[in-house]
Amino acid sequence: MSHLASTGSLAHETVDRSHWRQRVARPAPDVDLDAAEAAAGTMLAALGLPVDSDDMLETPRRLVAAYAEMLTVPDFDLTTFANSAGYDELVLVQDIPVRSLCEHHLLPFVGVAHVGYLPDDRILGLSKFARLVDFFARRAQTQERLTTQIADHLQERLAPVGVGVVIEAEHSCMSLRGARAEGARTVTSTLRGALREDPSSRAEFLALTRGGTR
Ligand SMILES: Nc1nc2c(ncn2[C@@H]2O[C@H](COP(=O)(O)OP(=O)(O)OP(=O)(O)O)[C@@H](O)[C@H]2O)c(=O)[nH]1
Ligand SMILES: [Zn+2]
Repeated sequence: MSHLASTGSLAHETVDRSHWRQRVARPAPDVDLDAAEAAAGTMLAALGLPVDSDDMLETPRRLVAAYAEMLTVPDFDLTTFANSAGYDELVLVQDIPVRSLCEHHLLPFVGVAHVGYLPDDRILGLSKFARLVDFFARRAQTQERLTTQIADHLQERLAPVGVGVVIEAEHSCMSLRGARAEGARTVTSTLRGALREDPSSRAEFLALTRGGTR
C-alpha cells in the first residue's frame, strides 16, 4: 500500500506502517515511535484538534514521523586524505544548507553554513562538509552549539592549521510566533587555530563569509 493511499478515509487499522518506519533511517534504540504517536495524539486532542476525525486520524503518526526524521542522526565518518599536493591555502565551502530544530520550541531553524579550514597534513573530501553539518544539525540544537560542534569535530578529526564555521539562520520560533521578527537572521561563528589567532587569516575568512554569496 502506498503512503498516499493510506491517508483519507481508510480505517486506521488498515494502514501499512512498515513504509514510513523505513523512512526513519535507523532510529536510536531509545526511540519509541508507538509511545510518541500515542502521546502526540493526546497532545493534539488536548489542544482542541479533532484528531478522531477522518482527516486527522493519521496526523499523530505523521507528526511523529516528521520529528523522528528530523531528529535521526545520520551515519557519518569523517574520512580524510593525505595532503599530497601540500595545499596550504584556505578551503571554504559556502552556502551549505542547514536544517535543524531549536531545542527550546522544537521548531525549525533554517539557513546556510560556511565551513572552511587551512590544511595541514590531511585534506577533507568536499561532500563531507555538508555531511558534517547535517550530522550535527539533525538534533535538538541551539545555533551556537551547532556552530561549535562542527568546528570542534573538524579540529579534532582533521587536525588542520585552522578551522572556521559561520552559520546564518532564521529561527521560525522567532519569526512565525513570539517576537514575529520575520526575516531576522542570526549569525554565529566559531574560529579555531590560525583562523582565530592569525589576524590576516581571520580577516580573509570573515571577509569571504560575510553575507555569504548573496
Ligand atoms: N541563544 C539561542 N536562543 C535561541 C535559539 N533558538 C531559540 N532561542 C531562543 O530561546 C528563547 C527561549 O525563551 P523563553 O522565554 O524560555 O521562551 P518563550 O516564552 O517561548 O520566548 P519567546 O520566543 O520570546 O516568546 C527565545 O528567546 C528564543 O528566541 C538558539 O539557537 N540560540
Ligand atoms: Zn525556538
